Amino acid sequence: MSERTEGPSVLDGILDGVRADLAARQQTVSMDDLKQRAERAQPPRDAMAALGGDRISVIAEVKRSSPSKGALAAIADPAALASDYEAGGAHVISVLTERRKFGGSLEDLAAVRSRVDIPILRKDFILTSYQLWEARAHGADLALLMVVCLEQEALVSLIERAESIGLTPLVEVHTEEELERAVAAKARVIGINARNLKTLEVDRDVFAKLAPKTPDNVIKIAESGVRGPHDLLAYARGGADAVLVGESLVTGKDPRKAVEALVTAGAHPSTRPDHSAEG
Ligand SMILES: O=P(O)(O)OC[C@@H](O)[C@@H](O)c1c[nH]c2ccccc12
Repeated sequence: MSERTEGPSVLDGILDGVRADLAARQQTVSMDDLKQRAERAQPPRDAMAALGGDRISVIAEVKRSSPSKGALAAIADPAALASDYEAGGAHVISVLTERRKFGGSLEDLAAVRSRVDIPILRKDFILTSYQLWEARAHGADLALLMVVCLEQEALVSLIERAESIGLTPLVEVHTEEELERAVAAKARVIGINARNLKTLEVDRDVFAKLAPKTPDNVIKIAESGVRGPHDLLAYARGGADAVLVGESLVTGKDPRKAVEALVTAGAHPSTRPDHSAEG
C-alpha cells in the first residue's frame, strides 16, 4: 500500500509532460539517427577541468521561465545570451531544454553550442538513455541526472551510459537520502539544489547541511537561489566548488556584468574553507 497522502506534486506534473514530449520525439527521431548525429558532434569538452581548480566556478543558465515564477525573460537569442555569459567569464553554460514549464528546447542547446567554446550542461528531466544521446547529439558536455526522478538502478545505469558516451553526469540531490544514493551510484559531480522541486520552496541552508556529508573527492555544486556575489561567497564558505545561477542572471539588466561579478568573487581562493589553514 502506498504511504502517500498528498496529491501529485509539482514534479509529478512536470514529469508527465516530459514523458509525453519524449514519446513524441521518439516517434520522429530514431536512436540510430541520434547516434549518428552524436558521432558528428564536436568532441566533448573537459567539464571536470572547468569545474575544478582553485576558484569557485560559475555555471550560468539560459532559463526563460520556471514553474515557480512563470515567465522570467523572453531570451529571443539564447546563443547571444550564452556568449555574453562566456564573455563575463562563466566556466560552464547550462541550457534548460524542458519545454512546457521552462520554455527551453534542444534547438536552444544546439544554438548555444554553435556560439560558445566552454562546456555546456543539458538541464532537463532525464529519464532514459535516449535523452543522453539527444544531449550529446546537440553538443552538450554534461547532463543533469536528478536522483528524485530515478530509481537507483536507473540512476546507476544512466551515470554509466553518460560517461560511456563522453558526457559528464551532474547528479542532483536535495535531501540526505538522495545524497547517499548519489554517492552510492559513484557520482563524481553532485549538485545540491536549494529548491525542493516537489514544493518549489528554496532553502539556501540545504547546501551547508549536505556538503559536509559529501565525500571530499566529489565536486560540489550549489544550485539555485544565488542572487549575487554575497550568496556565492556564502556557498563557498559552505564548501561549494561551483554555483549554478539562472534567475538572477536572466532577469538582471546586464548578464555579462552579473557573471563577471560572480566570477570575480569566486576567483579568490580565500573563499575556500580548505585554504583557511594554509600559511
Ligand atoms: O534560477 P535559479 O534560482 O538561479 O536556479 C538555477 C537552477 O539551479 C535551477 O534552474 C534548477 C536546479 N535544478 C533544476 C532541475 C530542473 C530544472 C531547473 C533546475
